[in-house]
Amino acid sequence: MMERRSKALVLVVDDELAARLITRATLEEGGFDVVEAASAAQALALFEDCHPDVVLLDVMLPDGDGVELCEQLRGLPNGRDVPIAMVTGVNDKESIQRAYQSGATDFITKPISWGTLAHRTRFLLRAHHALRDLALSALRMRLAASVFEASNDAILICDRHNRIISTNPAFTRICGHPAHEVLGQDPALLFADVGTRIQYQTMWETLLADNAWQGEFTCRRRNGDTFPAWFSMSLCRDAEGEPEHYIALFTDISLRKVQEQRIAHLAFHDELTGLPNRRLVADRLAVALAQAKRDASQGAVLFVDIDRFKNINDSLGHACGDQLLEQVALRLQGALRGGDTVGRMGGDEFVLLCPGAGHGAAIAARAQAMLATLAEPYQVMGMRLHVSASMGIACYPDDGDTPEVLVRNADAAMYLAKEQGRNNFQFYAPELNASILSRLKLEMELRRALDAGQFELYYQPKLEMADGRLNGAEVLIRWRNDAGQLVPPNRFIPVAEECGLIGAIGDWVLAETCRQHAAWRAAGLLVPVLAVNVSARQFAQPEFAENMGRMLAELGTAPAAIELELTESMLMADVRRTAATLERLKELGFSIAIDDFGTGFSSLNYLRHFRLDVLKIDQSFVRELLQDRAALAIVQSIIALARALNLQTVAEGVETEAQRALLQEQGCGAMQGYLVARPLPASDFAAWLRAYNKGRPP
Ligand SMILES: Nc1nc2c(ncn2[C@@H]2O[C@@H]3COP(=O)(O)O[C@H]4[C@@H](O)[C@H](n5cnc6c(=O)[nH]c(N)nc65)O[C@@H]4COP(=O)(O)O[C@H]3[C@H]2O)c(=O)[nH]1
Repeated sequence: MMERRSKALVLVVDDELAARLITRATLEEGGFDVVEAASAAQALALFEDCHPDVVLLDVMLPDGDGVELCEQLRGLPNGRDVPIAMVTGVNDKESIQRAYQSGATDFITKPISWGTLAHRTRFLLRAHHALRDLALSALRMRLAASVFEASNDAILICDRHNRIISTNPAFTRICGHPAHEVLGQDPALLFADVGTRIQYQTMWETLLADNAWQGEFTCRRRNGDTFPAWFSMSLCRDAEGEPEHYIALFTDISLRKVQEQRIAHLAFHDELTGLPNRRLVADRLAVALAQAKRDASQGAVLFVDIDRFKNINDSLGHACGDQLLEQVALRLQGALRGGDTVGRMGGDEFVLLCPGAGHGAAIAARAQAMLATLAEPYQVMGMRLHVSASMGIACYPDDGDTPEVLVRNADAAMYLAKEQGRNNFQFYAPELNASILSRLKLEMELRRALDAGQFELYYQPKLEMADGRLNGAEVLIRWRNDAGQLVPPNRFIPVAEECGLIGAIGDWVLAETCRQHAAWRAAGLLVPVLAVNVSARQFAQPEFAENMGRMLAELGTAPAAIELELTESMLMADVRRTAATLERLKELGFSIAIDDFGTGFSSLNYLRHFRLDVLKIDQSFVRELLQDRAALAIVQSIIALARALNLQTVAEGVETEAQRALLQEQGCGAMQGYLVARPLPASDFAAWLRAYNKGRPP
């Protein structure tokens, strides 16, 4: 970068010393700095060194022609823009002609008028600067014009009297008006409705106060259509500060508005059916509750759930399920009365909100009619589907005074309707207390869990006390519920037993255990005997032993690979049958353990007649072992009993080294518990096994 000079620098090129001296003196006197060159070569070198602001160049040079030098200077990177004046003889027309052709800016004739030389040079410089500024502003104008022309936003310029003086192509594209139609007009012709008048006035006030305004107007196109537009207005003032031009930039925001509306709609509506969603239902319910409070009226919330919807989804596909839901939504909408709302809560659940629904009998009649409508056959993807629904009803204000409580209670009543055999409605009753409801709900979820593959198996190793050999592993079920939480078996096995699901769950556990066993074996792992828990209801099946044998044969697993854990109470229910079943199981090759031994009421006498292999000492005794002498005494007698009956003993829930040492001292055969390992998911158990088999129990 060149430093800014305080004086302009003139390069004087002349071979005559006297001429150079006078020129220098004259120019310095006139306020210039001067550098001199006596030849073309010197001039070129100096030019590149000093970057002069003006060059005065004599046509005749000893080592060449001044015109050629001019051409050479113009070819240099910083030589294109420097004013060059050729000094020629007064009649040397040919030189003047050549000088202009070579790019000279001006010429000065000899004899030089010394009195005006400095002025002439200054003028040359000023003219040159003016030309440069002009070129620059022309460039800016061209850029501005192309922005104006190419802009996607409409641009409208008005004069100080607010008459349109210019529009761009985007204006015509957006509004449909050719420029000539609107020139001289008031831009108010664009604004569509009367409602915008106040806004129009506010816009003017702001524009005049702040010189700028932004906002939305509804505009009208030439064909009469209206559209929302976003405006950015600015006001340009003249030197006196008076308004000179108004500039409006605007763009059609119809699309953006549609998208905004769609987003707003989606926030409160279900995308599939277009019905209000959970949030909007809660909102409407809050309004209805407030209204009911004011006029002491009663209303109802009906919770509707399609029966066995999951089967339809799974067997016929989601597209089919979606179409069914759309039709259900239509039927529910058809059943509405003025002021009612129907919303979709998600999945196959709908809620009807009926303010002022009246007394119980009236609601019941409506519910019945609705169920009948929903049970009419559906035509979905060329199929005729028969579907029913279950409905729970909560009335307000009696059954709740907040949207959450009412919906929850209607939902609970719906579970009762499912429990009552589906395709019916039930009213919420306070007797449906929390524990019954949560049990009903658990049962429903449990039914779904099996189909949804939400069960997982964990494996907990058992070790021999004496030498730490691997004695086996217990298979323990876990349920990963909809919320992704692991539910322990004590929470759901009793419910599964009561509702009869335990059979299917037990079959799944056995099949999954066998599948995993085979997979581990195929992967080269040494798998110990896997102990599977059997529930009372499974064991009570008439053909339990035969069924187990058949299932294992089908699954391709040898019964010797499986131990069955039964509880004392199961065995004692029907002693004769138990003896026969155990006999058959042993014949088939299973080994048998009694789980939680010591907690039931075994008749020790009968125990003798049962074919058993293992007594598992319940973890409650192990826990108390070190503190409670009675617990120690029970453990001692279980071990003695086992020894007398020739059974192995496995202590459950061994957590500490002290417990282990005492149990070993008492002669307990094996142990299971956190001291060895916690129950592990299949992959972790495989890793544990690998490490164990390498002789490094982790
Ligand atoms: N505090 C403590 N606990 C320990 C320790 N070591 C193991 N446990 C836990 O003790 C329970 C032992 O299983 P269980 O007596 O057969 O008792 C089992 C069994 O009766 C039943 N169960 C588990 N899986 C199945 C299954 O597949 N079918 C059936 N029918 N019942 C199952 O659920 C019961 C509970 O199982 P889990 O919750 O897995 O609880 C397991 C296990 O996680 C320890 O050192 N300290």
